[in-house]
Amino acid sequence: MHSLSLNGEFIHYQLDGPSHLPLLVFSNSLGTDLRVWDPLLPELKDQFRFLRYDKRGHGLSSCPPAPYQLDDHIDDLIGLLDALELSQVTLCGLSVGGLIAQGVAAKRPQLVKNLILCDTAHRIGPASGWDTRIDTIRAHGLEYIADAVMERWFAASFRQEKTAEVALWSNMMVRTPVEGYIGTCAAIRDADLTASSAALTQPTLCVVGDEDGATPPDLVRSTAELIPGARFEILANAGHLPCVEQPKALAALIRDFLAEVTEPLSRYEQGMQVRRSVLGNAHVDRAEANKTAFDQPFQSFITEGAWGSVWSRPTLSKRDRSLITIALMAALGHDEELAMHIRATANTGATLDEVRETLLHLGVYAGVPASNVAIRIAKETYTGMGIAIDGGKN
Ligand SMILES: O=C(O)CC1=CCC(=O)O1
Repeated sequence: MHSLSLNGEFIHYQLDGPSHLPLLVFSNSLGTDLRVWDPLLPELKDQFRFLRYDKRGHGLSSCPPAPYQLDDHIDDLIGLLDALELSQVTLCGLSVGGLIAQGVAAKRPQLVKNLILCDTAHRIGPASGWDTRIDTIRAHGLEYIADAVMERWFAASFRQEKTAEVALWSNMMVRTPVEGYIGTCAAIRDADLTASSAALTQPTLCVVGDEDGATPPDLVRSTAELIPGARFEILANAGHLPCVEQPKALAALIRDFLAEVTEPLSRYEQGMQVRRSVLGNAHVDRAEANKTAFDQPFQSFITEGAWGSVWSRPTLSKRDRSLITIALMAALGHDEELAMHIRATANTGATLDEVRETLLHLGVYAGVPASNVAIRIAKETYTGMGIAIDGGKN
């Protein structure tokens, strides 16, 4: 678990995925913590790494007394990005997280390369509604409003079919500290980003669920019309949390949008990305540091040819290519490369049992001596990696 002391509060955050991949930063909605992105992340994990955090008054972050200003939340996220030395990120905000995202993009434009605004607006009113909600929670607690909130969060069919899951999300909401929840209600009530969001320069995608009862499609459309050049999309069969209800469809929109606004990678850049994802940063950094004019053309050739062309192709997964490569290195007696590709299984997902079967298979087609040497090298390599070789099935 990681936290940073920012603006006098501890902010809990989580960074997932290999560092060579482009970064998506997420900011959560009212009454949710960073787990709200759990259903979405597996859909995007091959293309991105992720920074998630709990805003003040939510999740594991500290909870100062209410009320908060939107600027408190904005400054927390700016502090987090600065402390982690991150800039030019793609920032994805959900509901009040989308207000925070717009605020960060306006206040520190260099930090934000692209904006993804889910079920949010430049102003989420009316103020009287937030005052009523604050008074109701002060009088009766969060449980009292839970059913009404679930109706805004989730489409009718989801509520009917996924009763157990809805109960868990409701638990997350009602377990939010009351001070954190109403502190953030006050921040939403007082926020009006009309002027600053009209001046945003980042490519922006605005997404909304067709059954969103908190920030309905027309409201989100008005924000998309305000932000210069913003793209607007409606997701079918989703309420206020499409990352929970429609993670595949939302991931597809995010991928399409980022592909549209991102310069395509050169063959070399693509190769470097895949090479790092398979062999690991430490290995590639070492190879780069040892590179001289003598082997520079060869390094470019393998980066572009092997990694940027063949390993980058679809159809076979990295795990498939990993096992094929291990079989070939073993059959051809390339011991050093065999050990390197066994170490790479930590990144490709090929398991010890699968490598063992591959080397057994090798004995039939390449001969027992090749298999025998390869099994010895595999045992030495796994031991060097700190992996217990006796843990596999018999
Ligand atoms: O709780 C709701 O009604 C939904 C919501 C409004 C702002 C936010 O972040 O969530």
